[in-house]
Amino acid sequence: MELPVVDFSSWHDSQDGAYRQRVAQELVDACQRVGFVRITNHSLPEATLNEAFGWMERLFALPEEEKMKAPHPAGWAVHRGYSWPGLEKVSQTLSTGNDEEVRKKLREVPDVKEVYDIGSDNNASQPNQWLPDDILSGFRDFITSFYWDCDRVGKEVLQALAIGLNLEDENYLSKKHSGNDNQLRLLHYLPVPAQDLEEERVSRCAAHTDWSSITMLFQDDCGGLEVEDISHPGTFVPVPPVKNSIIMNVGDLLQRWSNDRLRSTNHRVSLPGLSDRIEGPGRMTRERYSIPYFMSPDDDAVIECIPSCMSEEEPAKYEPITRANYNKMRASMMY
Ligand SMILES: O=C(O)CCC(=O)C(=O)O
Ligand SMILES: [Fe+2]
Repeated sequence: MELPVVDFSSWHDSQDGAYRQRVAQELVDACQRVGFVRITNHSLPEATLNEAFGWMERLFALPEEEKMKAPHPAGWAVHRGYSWPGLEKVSQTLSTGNDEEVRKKLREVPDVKEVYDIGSDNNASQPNQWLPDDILSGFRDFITSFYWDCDRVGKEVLQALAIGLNLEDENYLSKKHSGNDNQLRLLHYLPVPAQDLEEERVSRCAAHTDWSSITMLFQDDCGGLEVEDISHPGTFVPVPPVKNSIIMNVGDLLQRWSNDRLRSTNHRVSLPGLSDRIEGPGRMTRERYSIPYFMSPDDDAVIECIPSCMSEEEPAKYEPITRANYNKMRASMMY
């Protein structure tokens, strides 16, 4: 499986309808075949991305007690703030009724990463957990503007998807996203003995699909992301990092929205891609930083089959559902 590449250069300022249609078609083809695509020449400046990685390195380098001044609230309802290593466990498990036992079992193989989650300050149900500003002065301002930069790029991608899906309104998807329900994650995977990962005593991020409409991922040069080849289930293919490109993937909600035409593909993070990323006699993996940005429709947005994705032969498979109810169904096993 080759990861498809879509070149977005001049997407946002081109007046050439045929050109836009071609890019949009390539994007939709990739989302149907693979569910993952590398977007190059997008409109997020290199300097902005470098700055984002710089801030996250400074954030995670803070002493534990400082980071704990913005802790992730207990429980699963609020998804903001700092999560220390082992707190979060990504999984595909849905609630069974015996949640405590399932939770304990899932944590026998801890995820060795720390996370800082950020959303929109306009989202009252998901209050941001900011550090006191004197701890990392400037962080909040930069990250807030980065959040909205990412939202802008994400909406360009949603527009391209709408055009590629032959929707009359190119804002059909993006207008259900005010931007206030997106989520920005700063992820720091700690160094760990490669052998512990190989023998599955610990994990970095276990195989999962994302929930939202689309995810855009920025990664450092360490590697480790692997994507399932949907034509060979069970086979995971490394997606090596390419500086400044965005890895975009379809989430479960967009798969449902598109009547399963666009695919939400399993992915995971394990060993770094190259052996030079494993160091010393203890074979420690290098640390890794990544930034996923999840685009999510608004709470009350009703997700019902995209008109161009159904026909008489292919009727809508799913009932309409609000985004809030969809998330409720998915969230209860995370914390
Ligand atoms: O760190 C990565 O490269 C991927 C993380 C991821 O898949 C997620 O947070 O959903
Ligand atoms: Fe993911």
